[in-house]
Amino acid sequence: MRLITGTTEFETTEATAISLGKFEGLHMGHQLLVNRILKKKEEGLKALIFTFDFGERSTLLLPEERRNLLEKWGVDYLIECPFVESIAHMEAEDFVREILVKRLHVKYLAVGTDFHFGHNRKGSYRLLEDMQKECGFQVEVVEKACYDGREISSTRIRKELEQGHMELVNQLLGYAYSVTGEVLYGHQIGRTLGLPTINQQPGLSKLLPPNGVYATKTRIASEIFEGITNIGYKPTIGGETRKGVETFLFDLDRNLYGETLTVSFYGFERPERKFDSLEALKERIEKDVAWGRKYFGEREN
Ligand SMILES: Cc1cc2nc3c(=O)[nH]c(=O)nc-3n(C[C@H](O)[C@H](O)[C@H](O)COP(=O)(O)O)c2cc1C
Ligand SMILES: Nc1ncnc2c1ncn2[C@@H]1O[C@H](COP(=O)(O)OP(=O)(O)O)[C@@H](O)[C@H]1O
Repeated sequence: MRLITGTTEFETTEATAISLGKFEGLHMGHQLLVNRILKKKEEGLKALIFTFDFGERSTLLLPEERRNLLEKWGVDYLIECPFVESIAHMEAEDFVREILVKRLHVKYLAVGTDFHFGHNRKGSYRLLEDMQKECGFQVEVVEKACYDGREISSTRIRKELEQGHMELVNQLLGYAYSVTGEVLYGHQIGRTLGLPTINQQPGLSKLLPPNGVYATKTRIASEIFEGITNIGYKPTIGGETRKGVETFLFDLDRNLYGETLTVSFYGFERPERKFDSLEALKERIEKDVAWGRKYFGEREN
């Protein structure tokens, strides 16, 4: 995938199938759009995602994660266009002619029903429909994807994430909510409790579910390991100023320091608490382990 970021000077040499939008979370609804443009690769078009970079400070996906997913799905170009005045103030029609047609050679556009663009957000799918013949592209308007009778949106997903409803979050996303980070050194108390734990700190703008214990799967190279993860500040030990993600893998004994691993969240068990002693904490974590094994055992996934 070709990534074009941090510049408004972009163009393609090939004809393209484009989808535009914020794509916050790349959820099931977004995936309908992405799939439309990927389908057009069969007709020789390059699949291009055009998104504005607003420098968001709390996101479901970090820029790096979004890039990785789009690349994995087969997108050819990702444009992360800085939201600067020269672009933000373009009239919608000019944006279509100057950018989509002249610079990106658009032949096919997939947009959602609520997509708006251009100065004062005046452009909508209707304008694109009106211009398609003259400009030589085809527009497809894609209805919002629904789950349980309600539209899927990043706002809905954020609300569910805030409540730790990971099963639902994962259904709405169409993939498991994950955190990626290097394995850091902790206090090295874990191993003395017989529970070595991977310590990670995701990027500061990554949204996390509530502090507490979750059933998780961790990818190490091409293998997946089940485990349980605590999100929080380890109040029993104290002294942590930054929220951490800490995982015990059920069936592994391996030095993982320095590796970059991805932990995916499934079920929520309990909130993080302060225990009176390390012994009490250890007893509780042993129960957490039993809960985690049962969680995956019952689901066979
Ligand atoms: C499944 C799990 C649950 C945890 N729950 C809590 C908790 O409720 N309260 C707390 O203070 N620490 C909790 N911890 C963090 C422990 O304090 C920490 O793993 C242990 O002290 C080892 O820390 P270290 O990796 O820095 O050596 C939990 C850790 C795990 C893996
Ligand atoms: N089953 C396991 N789950 C998690 N980490 C493991 C496991 N087996 C070995 N390790 C290793 O042990 C380290 C954690 O040991 P721990 O005593 O908790 O130290 P730290 O406080 O530095 O995290 C991990 O970073 C990893 O390299």
